[in-house]
Amino acid sequence: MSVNRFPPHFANTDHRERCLAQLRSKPVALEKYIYLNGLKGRDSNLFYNILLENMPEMIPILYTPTVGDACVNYSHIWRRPEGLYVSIEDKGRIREVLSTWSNIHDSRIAVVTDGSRILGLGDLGANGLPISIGKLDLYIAGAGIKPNSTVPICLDLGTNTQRYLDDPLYIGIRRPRPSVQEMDEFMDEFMQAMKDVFPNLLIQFEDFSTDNAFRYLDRYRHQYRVFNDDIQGTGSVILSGFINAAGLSSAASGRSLSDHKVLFFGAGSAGIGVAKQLLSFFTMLGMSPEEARSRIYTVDSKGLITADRKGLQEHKKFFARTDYSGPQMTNLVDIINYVKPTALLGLSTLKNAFSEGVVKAMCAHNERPVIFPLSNPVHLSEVEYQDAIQWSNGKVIFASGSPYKPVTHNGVTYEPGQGNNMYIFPGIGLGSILSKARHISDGMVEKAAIALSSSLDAEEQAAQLVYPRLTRIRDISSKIAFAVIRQAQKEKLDENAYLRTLPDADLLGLIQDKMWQPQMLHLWSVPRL
Ligand SMILES: O=C([O-])CC(=O)C(=O)O
Ligand SMILES: [Mg+2]
Repeated sequence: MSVNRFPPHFANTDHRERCLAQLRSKPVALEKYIYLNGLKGRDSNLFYNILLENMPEMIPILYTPTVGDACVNYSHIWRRPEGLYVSIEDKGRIREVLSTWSNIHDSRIAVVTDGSRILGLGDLGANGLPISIGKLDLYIAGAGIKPNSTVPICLDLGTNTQRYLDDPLYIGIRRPRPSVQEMDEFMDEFMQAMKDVFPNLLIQFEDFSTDNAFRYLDRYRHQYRVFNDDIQGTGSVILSGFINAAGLSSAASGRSLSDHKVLFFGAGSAGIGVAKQLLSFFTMLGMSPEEARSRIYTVDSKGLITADRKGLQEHKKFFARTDYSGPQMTNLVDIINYVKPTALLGLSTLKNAFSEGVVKAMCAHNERPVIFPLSNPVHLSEVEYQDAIQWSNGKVIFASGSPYKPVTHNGVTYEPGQGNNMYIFPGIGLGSILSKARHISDGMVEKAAIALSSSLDAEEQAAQLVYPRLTRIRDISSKIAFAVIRQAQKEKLDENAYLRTLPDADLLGLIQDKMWQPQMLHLWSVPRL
């Protein structure tokens, strides 16, 4: 008799409920992550089925914030190989290493990190793989990409984090990160090898340190099918939320949309990427590029970024102010009182940087201030939702990078937005894959943002949300993919000529039909042994 015989009446129970009960019994978020990861290994159909049915509960475990804990501790919770590692020692034979992947023929999308800036958690080295896995789970759940067409990749290039180098269980190579030249040589070989081995693949760069994020996006975006989630994905999702937030704020104040001014607190890859994307909010209103740029102010750890500052990093120069030349302004409340922004966006990873004084200063200048603390994971958020609601007396228009729960204040319940690139990258990826776009253009990213901002249904608009509800992510992703495909066609970047022949309704139908659905075989027809 087989020891694998199912209990005879097992099929009369709903195994999904059993899994959820086990999940909910774990008191610690990281244990929930480990449980779900094990479930995925045992039965991926079941795992994705449960994920699709319970997104608001499961996404914060598989993705930010808990995926951050998983990364920090990955060397200690590691159980089985679940992605592709390419090491700096593989230089010269990267093609061979990539060729070991089992599903080369089916592969359509890779998320590639070098672990050097995971969320706001810094250099986690080879522990960064779970971020690639988490992003790909969202592709699968949110855009119906087939699980076996996803390739999570972590580049193991060393780490400058001493506690990992000293950790006997650390799974990465024990060396400091390479010089710029060594890394460039590695990346050039890696990108070419990716194209040779996976000719149909879209690459999403994830959580590279700021300078490298910009450098490699510029270096490869016109040569390969690649985009950077932290620069373009975050930029696009915030543009989208800002379009809706600015509308709500202007409706309350009676001020015109063209009166908006945005203050960015944090000027890393995400901060500057978002700021550049927000330019199109203003140019869409008919402003010149120069006028649009004048609506944006940036602040880093040294204060308001001005053009006369010595040794300013290259990526900070674009928004450096030329119209302020007084003493260096460092205090955020002083900066707010000087700029009088309508919106304050945080991408600083400085917990609680938006103090009561900051929120109140924003309220002094605005009927309904837009405040987006976007740093991830949640423990690095610039302000907690509860505090923002209380200090603004419910007036704030809020979106954070990681999830918050609704808050009740003076008998009214307020719902936060989650301005996370998870709303956008699945749709950009799906649209790019289906259209076989050669490159991901700025136009495609912008159209994705507009599609997201206009995807709110009547109930979501009535609730004054800035983003749609996550439970509708597949519907939203299909609309984003549609907009991305049409823009790729307009720019003649698409290689799938068939899609050009389809009327809009048929194209939308095709996108929805292509979405993968988990099968439920194990649940409904348990083998009687
Ligand atoms: O992963 C997330 O939640 C958003 C993101 O890309 C980051 O913070 O780097
Ligand atoms: Mg990221």
